[in-house]
Amino acid sequence: MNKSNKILKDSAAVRWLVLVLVSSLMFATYYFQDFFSPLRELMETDLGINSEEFGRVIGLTTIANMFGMIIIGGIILDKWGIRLAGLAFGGLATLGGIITALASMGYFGDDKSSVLAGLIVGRILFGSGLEVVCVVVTRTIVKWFKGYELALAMAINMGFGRLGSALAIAISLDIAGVTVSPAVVFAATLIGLSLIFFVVYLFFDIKMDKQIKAIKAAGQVKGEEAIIAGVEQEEEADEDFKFSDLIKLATNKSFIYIALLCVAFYSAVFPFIQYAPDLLVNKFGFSYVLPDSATVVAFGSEALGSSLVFVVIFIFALSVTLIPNSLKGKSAKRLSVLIIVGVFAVVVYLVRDTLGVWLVNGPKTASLIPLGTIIFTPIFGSYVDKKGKAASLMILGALLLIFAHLSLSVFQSPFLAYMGLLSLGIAFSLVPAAMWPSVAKIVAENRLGTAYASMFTVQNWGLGAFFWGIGALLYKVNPQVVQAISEMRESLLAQGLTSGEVADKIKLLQLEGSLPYYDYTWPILMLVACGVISIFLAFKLKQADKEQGYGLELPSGQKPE
Ligand SMILES: NCCCC[C@H](NC(=O)[C@@H](N)CCCCN)C(=O)O
Repeated sequence: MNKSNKILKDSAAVRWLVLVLVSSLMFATYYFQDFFSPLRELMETDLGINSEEFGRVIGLTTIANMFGMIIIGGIILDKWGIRLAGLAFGGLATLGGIITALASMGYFGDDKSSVLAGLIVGRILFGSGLEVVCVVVTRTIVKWFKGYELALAMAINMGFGRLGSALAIAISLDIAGVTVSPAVVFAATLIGLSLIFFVVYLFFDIKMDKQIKAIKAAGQVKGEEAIIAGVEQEEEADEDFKFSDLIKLATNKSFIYIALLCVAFYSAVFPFIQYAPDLLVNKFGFSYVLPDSATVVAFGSEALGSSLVFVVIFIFALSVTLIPNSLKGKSAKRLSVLIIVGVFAVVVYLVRDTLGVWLVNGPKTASLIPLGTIIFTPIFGSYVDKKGKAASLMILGALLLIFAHLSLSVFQSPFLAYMGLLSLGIAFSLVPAAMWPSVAKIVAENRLGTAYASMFTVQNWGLGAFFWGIGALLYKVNPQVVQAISEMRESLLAQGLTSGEVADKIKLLQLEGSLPYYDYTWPILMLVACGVISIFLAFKLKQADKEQGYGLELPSGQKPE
């Protein structure tokens, strides 16, 4: 390549800097999506928002996307381009964040209905920006990484989102303290900061576009340079949203199965994550506070032991997958696994007290689900690239999902709860790693934009229903708990206690056994149905692939004969 024809994306340092700048939007929006998760109980004790209302706040976040916002956003992105669309939808998400924060601070009124209405309006605006931001970021990564490390960049970008979710679940309650609003203000500030990072990115984007224009104007664009400089135009032509494409997709059996699988699978994962900390606290006796020796003692040594076994199994799974097969010979690999597990087991033993306290904390333990996927998704992704078996891995993922939700609903054992969380984490890595590249095999490249937009739209139908549905069912099957907590809250407030003190007192009363806990059996058992539907759809997908010959079971780049 002629040196004078080099453009910004040819510099690895600039490319990766761009990835960090735009992925910050992904980090912040995923954070904002999930930060309410550990605050479920605090919202009830601090703001009087019960589980059904909590479900409404979370569920309505997706409402605009359920009614075509992603498709509208895609069309706007095609017309306005990355810069304006990013600013518009990133700005919308930020505005939603600000309104949610102001509502939590009582800016629109202190009474429950004003707070609830403000939270809902804020979340609706945030949700309207969220998914389109995800599409804008993906398009930006394609613009900068096509011809370079595209798959890796996408996996790292997804990792930023997962890190946002994990941190949101792990630290929001610590930020909140005894009232909800500090956690909301912090989460909204993160989106604002990420929008500033996006504005910084715009300088690189403008500069590269100018370089491409100059190269073209100079008439120097030939051969390899033509491909590089023409990337943006090529992608814009490729990825334009067309309704005619939608009709073609809707008549493709394999696409229908994978789109429905996307709905069933994600409905059992993202909504579950919103309730996971509260489930662990209410059903398995985990704590909300950290460190609280009283809670740890109440939790019992059996659970502490199980949690440590959970960590060792996690490390074992990690080392088996991470140790490269290039270590020739099974015994060499086995020995390395043994050494790693042995060393970690000793470390785990030495830090058992701290670790034990962390692993009996609901939010911290639940945050391990998205955290684990940061490591596992790229590993499974590279397995799918090299060995194929995508449809079979989706069947396996759905099976693990069923095991996870059964062990978290019908059984009461903390050990099974840890195993359930582990298998949910593996399923949450396995299915996305196999699903998204499979879409690219089923759908022609020039219809991929339309395919993702329509899949995200139907996915949001499921998410909206289950975000709200879990909370609503929890409310329905626990009338006596709702009443007892609400009466206690009213009476403590009447005694002059602050909302923070009320929250603390209610927690204490639950620990002492004077106030009941929520029963999560039915709301989580309902998710087992999603797992069963997922397995059925994954089988149908495998069958359809045999008929239609997309090669989902083959390694990347290999076509069926
Ligand atoms: N290239 C497509 C990657 C999709 C990743 C996938 N994201 C979604 O499905 C979004 N529609 C949902 C965003 C909700 C954020 N909590 C993922 O697995 O995250």
